[in-house]
Amino acid sequence: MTRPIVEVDRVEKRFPLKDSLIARLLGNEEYVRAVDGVSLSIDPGETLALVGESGSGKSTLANLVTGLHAPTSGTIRFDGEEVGVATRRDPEVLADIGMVFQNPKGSLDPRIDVENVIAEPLKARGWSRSEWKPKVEDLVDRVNLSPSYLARHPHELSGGEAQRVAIARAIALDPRVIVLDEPVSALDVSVQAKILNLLMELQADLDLTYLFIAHDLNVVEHIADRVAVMYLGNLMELAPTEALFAGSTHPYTETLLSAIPSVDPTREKDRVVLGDDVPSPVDPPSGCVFHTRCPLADERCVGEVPDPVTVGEATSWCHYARSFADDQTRLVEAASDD
Ligand SMILES: Nc1ncnc2c1ncn2[C@@H]1O[C@H](COP(=O)(O)OP(=O)(O)OP(=O)(O)O)[C@@H](O)[C@H]1O
Repeated sequence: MTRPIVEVDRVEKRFPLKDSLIARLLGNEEYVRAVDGVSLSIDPGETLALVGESGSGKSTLANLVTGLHAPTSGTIRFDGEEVGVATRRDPEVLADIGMVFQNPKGSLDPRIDVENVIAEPLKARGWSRSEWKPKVEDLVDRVNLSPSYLARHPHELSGGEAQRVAIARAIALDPRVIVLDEPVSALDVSVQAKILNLLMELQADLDLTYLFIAHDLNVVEHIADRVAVMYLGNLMELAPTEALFAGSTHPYTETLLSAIPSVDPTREKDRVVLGDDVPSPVDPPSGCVFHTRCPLADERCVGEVPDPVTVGEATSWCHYARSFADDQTRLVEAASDD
């Protein structure tokens, strides 16, 4: 069995709401529970997608994996080694994980040309000009940009071109894992497909592992091997992409799937619309955190935190995952009764 390259074990991340000394002394300091006890692992060469609404904790979880945040509790292991405070600053560990962000232009320094943007991480590691120059030329070629782009500045690039540059920079130090935080959300649909294809090509050529964050499921269908669905800092469902699209095991996943516009009439789903009343992560609901919006919730969901349930290849944090997987029509009926 292959050992996972990333292991997230019962990780919590809480941010203090206000830095009030009095609240702290009185012991009633309030916290945002951004990530609330998540466990998952990523295998080498795999693409794991993290999806969920805004504020569900996706970026915080990604920042925990890259070491930008330290967990409040729980552990993160990279290639079997716990990513602790010391290793988090270790240049070797940092070089193993690359990052690509949503807004490509915003993530590139506007004052420097593409050649120097891509060379930045290499220079920071002490590469001389004669060492980094050929490497940068190879990187621009790898992301399918011609050498003429090297002299351009970020404002002279389209969104897709800027994202190619950001990807070239992210792979400069030959990382093993890349965290892609909404890498195509800011791009036109036709450009999105090209960037996704490029990412898949690079993954195959360079043996990369991806943690791919997206707020909707549409984008991840073709790139992800597995999908982790998050809601209010908790995992709702974790399943192979194909299995998830063939039939989800959690009412929350189903609402996300039903929101995808489909060009395939056999995939047409009745849209399940939830109210906007997402509870506060400062005081999340008891039991299943999704119960306040779930059209199928009952007393058990209010009172008991669901244990993970295995349904086929999926793991689901829903008391009724098995019966839900068998019959999702009840959700549509219950939602339209509301
Ligand atoms: N540094 C911080 N300090 C305080 N609260 C934070 C901090 N970072 C994130 N949060 C809160 O943690 C929760 C999870 O945020 P996070 O950005 O991880 O969600 P997300 O799913 O990535 O959302 P989005 O899709 O909008 O980026 C939110 O309630 C957010 O306001």
